[in-house]
Amino acid sequence: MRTPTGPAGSGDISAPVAADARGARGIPDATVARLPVYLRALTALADRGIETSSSQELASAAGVNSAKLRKDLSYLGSYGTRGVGYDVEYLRYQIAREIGLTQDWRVVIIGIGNLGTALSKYGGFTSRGFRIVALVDGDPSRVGERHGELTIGAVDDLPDLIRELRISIGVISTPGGAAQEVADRLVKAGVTSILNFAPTVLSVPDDVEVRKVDLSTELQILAYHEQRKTQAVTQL
Ligand SMILES: NC(=O)c1ccc[n+]([C@@H]2O[C@H](COP(=O)([O-])OP(=O)(O)OC[C@H]3O[C@@H](n4cnc5c(N)ncnc54)[C@H](O)[C@@H]3O)[C@@H](O)[C@H]2O)c1
Repeated sequence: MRTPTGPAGSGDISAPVAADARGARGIPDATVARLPVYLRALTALADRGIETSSSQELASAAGVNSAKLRKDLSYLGSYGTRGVGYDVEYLRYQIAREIGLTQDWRVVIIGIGNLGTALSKYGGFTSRGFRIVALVDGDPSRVGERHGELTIGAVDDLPDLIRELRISIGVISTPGGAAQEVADRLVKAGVTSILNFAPTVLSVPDDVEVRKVDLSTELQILAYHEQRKTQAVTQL
């Protein structure tokens, strides 16, 4: 992503929020969770050649209301330009910088089975600032297997791989029973960010960030909403 020099024009659309609510650590978690959604919407606008966007247009592309969008973006110090809207490219840069995507994050995937293989083949991470630089599996018969440009390494190689390749994020896609041991190895090797797909609650030191991905929970939430829709129809 190019690094624009600054926003077009001046003239704030919305009032600034309190200074103490700004900055990386001052942004509410709910806002941080929406930033990737705004980034995706802005990327879609940029791909269509759109250079400026009103808050309504951007909010509708992101699926939120425009007051919430303006409030969220005000945490980044971005207020748009009255009568013009937001500079799409500059806002993309601001959001990417805020969520740390202007630098290349290097990722290792541990457990190259069905899921690990699918993740390793997905090409969409690179354009979002994540580069899968190493694959590791606990099965010795898998070590040395080629996956595109990468070769599966052994679990014992993890500390060297993490140091030499400057890896900062570990993705765990092993069976649940192996996940804690893998997390311990990652932490011992200095990794402080883990994305866990295994159905295991990991125990890690306080300075280690763990995000858990659980598709069944997402499906259960959909099922809940689906059930409510059905109930509403039958009550009519
Ligand atoms: N979160 C989700 O939504 C979601 C969705 C699908 C699967 N999963 C989970 O993802 C994990 C992987 O699923 P899968 O279908 O790819 O399984 P899989 O059996 O195909 O692959 C697991 C891989 O992990 C490797 N492994 C086992 N122990 C290891 C260890 N100690 N160190 C390193 N590698 C080790 C195995 O050799 C194998 O290659 C499972 O825990 C599954 O429950 C989660």
